[in-house]
Amino acid sequence: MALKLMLATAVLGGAGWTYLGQDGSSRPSFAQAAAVLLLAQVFVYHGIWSLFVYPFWFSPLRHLPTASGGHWLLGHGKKILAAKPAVLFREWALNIPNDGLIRYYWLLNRERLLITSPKALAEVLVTNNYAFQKPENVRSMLGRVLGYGVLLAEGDEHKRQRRNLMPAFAFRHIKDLYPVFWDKAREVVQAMTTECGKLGEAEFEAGEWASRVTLDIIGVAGLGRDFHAIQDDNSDIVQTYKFLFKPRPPAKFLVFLATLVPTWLLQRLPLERNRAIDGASQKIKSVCRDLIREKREKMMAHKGRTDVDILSVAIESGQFTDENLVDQLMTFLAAGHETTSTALTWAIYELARSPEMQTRLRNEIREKLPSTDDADAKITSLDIDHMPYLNAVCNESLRFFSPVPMTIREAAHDTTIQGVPVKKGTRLTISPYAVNADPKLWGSDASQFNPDRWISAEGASDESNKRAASGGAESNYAFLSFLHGPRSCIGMGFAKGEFACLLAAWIGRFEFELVNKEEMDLDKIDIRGGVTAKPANGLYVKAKVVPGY
Ligand code: HEM
Repeated sequence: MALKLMLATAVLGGAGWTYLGQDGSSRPSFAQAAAVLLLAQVFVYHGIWSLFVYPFWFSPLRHLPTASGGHWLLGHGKKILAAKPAVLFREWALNIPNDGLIRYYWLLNRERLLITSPKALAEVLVTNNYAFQKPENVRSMLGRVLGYGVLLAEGDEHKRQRRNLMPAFAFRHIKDLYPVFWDKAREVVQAMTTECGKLGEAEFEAGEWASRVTLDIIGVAGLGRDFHAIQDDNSDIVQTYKFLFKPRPPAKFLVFLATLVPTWLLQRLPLERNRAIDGASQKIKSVCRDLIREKREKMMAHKGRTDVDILSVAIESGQFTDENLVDQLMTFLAAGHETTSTALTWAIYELARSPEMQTRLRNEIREKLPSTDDADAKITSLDIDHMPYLNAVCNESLRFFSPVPMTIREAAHDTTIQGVPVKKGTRLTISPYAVNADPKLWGSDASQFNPDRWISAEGASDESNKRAASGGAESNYAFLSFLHGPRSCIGMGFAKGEFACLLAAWIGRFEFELVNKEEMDLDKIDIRGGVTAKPANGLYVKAKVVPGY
């Protein structure tokens, strides 16, 4: 019926347009006029249907609990972009009664699902994992900076890449990296101490030092190259990542455009931002190519692998072409340094707010670990394992601040979640920031920073030890900072060891307080991010050397 009406309008309109149109060469033929009118109608009707009719009256998801207060055209997208990352997801998960799925509207009223319950998360992340993929436009946006490595591969290709990279992340290998983590932790502490000068105190932007040391660590432990970022803040690679990871408010117009225009076109628009990102990406690629060439030469000279870094393991597997290795290296460089540096920044923030926790942690560190002045001291993974409060503070920081606050997936084909039909192309939001603070999973103090939830009392039963190991949460899916399943963070063990060593070295040496006391109130901090969420204007702390260690 609708089609007949459209055809009739096109025919009549086309005839009228041709008849009434001006004489001469500019007058359209009847067929051209009818075609233009038909297309215009399709465009308008499709717009009306998908914006105002389908999501509200026909969508199979319309019976799900739905967030209220959406804009008539921009859905909840406008609010989401204006708010701190993932804050609305946490609010909705807390306040909208649901069985694991909450519906909301993205820009142009595109429906999205927020996944909230362990059961729904288990389906999306584990049992039906490959049915939910990273959307194509997200892949192309991230791919420029992160490379098309294991993080962005899908399906069988992802399985293959992950299988071949896994040996580099096996615990027996990660534990050998603790001395590297500790050496770099010592180096950064020495450099910060030097900045403190004779007075023994200085003001730092904590995130900057965190970023420099984690870049160096992924360089040495991941790729076998020391970037010397701690010593040289001006080096090309430091500056490149500084630009790429600078937290910025989302470019709202571009985000809106991305809902209408294919990403390949968006990325070719002559915008300053596009040029800068392409330039940065070329620089990183060229560093990665050099690294691969050097490493291959070294391995050929020694007739085999001499180092334990990730790159050596990947080359040894023989499963990656050089161009694919470039992508993997880009992935590890970015995914492996920005995330841990964000975790360290937030831990320092929280400890600066809580002097008692900071002192308690310092006491444990000074009792159990050698001073960072001791150049010969080595530490092992066991030394770190035997520090309950250090591990508790690290786990609680990762839970509470979740460096990656949200991620997104798209149904690759028609499927279901908890029996609810989900059509191909439907987008899902998974928010560690929301799930990690859900009182249904964590109890009534979910929204408080409490490291003790990760510690069991001395002589406690096996059952209570087990509970403390998961922070008191009963479900595996309560702690989502590294996700779960085949797409979980491959670098989790690496990150946890690195984070613990860095935090121990920093707190062992310095006492931190916030420069701006107003920031004691977390709500006063503007938080922004792309993949990770961190203080938009940096975290300025006063660091004082604590003598006697
Ligand atoms: C505190 C630090 C870290 C956090 C919170 C973190 C978090 C995450 C999360 C949430 C994902 C899943 C992203 C998604 O699928 O949407 C992920 C994936 C990944 N992470 Fe991490 N990460 C951290 C450190 C690291 C480190 C140190 C490395 C490398 C040495 C690393 C390498 C990766 C890779 C390669 C993936 C992709 C895995 C796959 O898709 O199979 N991450 N990470």
